[in-house]
Amino acid sequence: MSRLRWLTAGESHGPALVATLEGLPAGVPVTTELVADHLARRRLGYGRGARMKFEQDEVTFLGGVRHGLSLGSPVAVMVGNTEWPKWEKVMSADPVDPAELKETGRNAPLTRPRPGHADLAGMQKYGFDEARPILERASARETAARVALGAVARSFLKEAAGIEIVSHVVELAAAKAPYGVYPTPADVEKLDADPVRCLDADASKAMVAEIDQAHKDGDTLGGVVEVLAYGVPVGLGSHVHWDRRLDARLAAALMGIQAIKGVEVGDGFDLARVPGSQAHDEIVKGPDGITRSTGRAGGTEGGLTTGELLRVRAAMKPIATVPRALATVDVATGEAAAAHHQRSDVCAVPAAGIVAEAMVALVLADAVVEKFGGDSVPETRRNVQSYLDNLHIR
Ligand SMILES: Cc1cc2nc3c(=O)[nH]c(=O)nc-3n(C[C@H](O)[C@H](O)[C@H](O)COP(=O)(O)O)c2cc1C
Ligand SMILES: C=C(O[C@@H]1CC(C(=O)O)=C[C@@H](OP(=O)(O)O)[C@H]1O)C(=O)O
Repeated sequence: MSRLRWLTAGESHGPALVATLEGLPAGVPVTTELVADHLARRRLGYGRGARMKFEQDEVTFLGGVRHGLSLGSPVAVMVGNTEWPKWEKVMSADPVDPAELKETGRNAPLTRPRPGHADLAGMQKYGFDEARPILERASARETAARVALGAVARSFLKEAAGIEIVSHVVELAAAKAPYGVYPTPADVEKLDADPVRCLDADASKAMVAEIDQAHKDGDTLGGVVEVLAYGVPVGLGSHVHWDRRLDARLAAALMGIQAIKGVEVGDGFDLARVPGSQAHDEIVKGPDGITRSTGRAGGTEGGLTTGELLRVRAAMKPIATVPRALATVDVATGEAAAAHHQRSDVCAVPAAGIVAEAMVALVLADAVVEKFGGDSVPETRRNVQSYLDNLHIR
């Protein structure tokens, strides 16, 4: 079963997020700069709120890495919130004098829960009278910790198995990129330079226009991201049990991202609308051995990777903090009210794509360690190579 374990902790306006990754082989190239680069990619994207501009992610490794290489011990990384001094009282771990709290101007209890966020159900479940203790952890600020670990996981994947991960935005509200165009690792620089991380220039313009309009309307938007993994060997995951199926593991990991409400593997829901003769990837003899004529399945069959391009999509709902505030009930008075609102993202679909890359990287790294083992990168690499060299059907 799974061999990599990982956890995150920390609140949106707390001092820092922390993340640990256990089970990573030794010898994975990891630096503060590598993690910071991926965190910077997550902050980008047209439609993000002001917080992304004035806050920085401060990366510190606390364990598991020495002189640029993983040690085989648990990796612990901290992502500091540079805004912490402003929130020190509001988010203090220790009790705070109410007078001092009042001075911050951030002491008003948030009693008007936002539809679409975790506010109301969280308050009901955890016994709080206001939303702050819930929204702090529900916030997608936490995804910075996942992206930090994802940066480590993808370095392992590349070194040990030659796997590379790319994502792009394929839909944003009504704007759509042409179907079936798959960016490769060579396109990443271009994608990262695009305001919405879309490869198609016309679609990108239409997406930006959608965001501008939503901004003017006091509204928010969602969209769809696609993640592609190149170089994935045949045989990760397994058909033998539901929780070993790689498609299930990918779906859970993607659905676990804040605001993701739908996941597709390959052509996903479209496959339900066509007959079998048009739904599957026929097996053909190519110049380099057995291959497929199409990539509809997205690189998995029976919960196992097929060795073809791995392709998954995730649908993000519009941001819950709608400036034109939605109807709610003030839980302090029981009266109808407008949901609380503070500056927030209009659209975070490009950022969600970077988070989705991280989640796919963590699932694949787990599956690689599970299948190939190895306590060091050279050992895992040898195991991968030997397995591929000895495949009896090719
Ligand atoms: C990168 C990213 C940024 C987000 N930014 C915001 C935001 O600024 N405001 C907001 O209300 N929700 C934002 N969300 C979504 C909420 O975190 C999410 O809707 C909330 O935690 C409730 O969870 P659920 O939508 O999965 O049910 C963001 C999500 C992601 C992935
Ligand atoms: C801080 C990040 O995203 C935040 C995610 C988020 C939410 O509700 O999910 C709400 C916003 O924060 P605030 O509540 O301070 O307005 C976003 O800025 C981040 O991605 O680093």
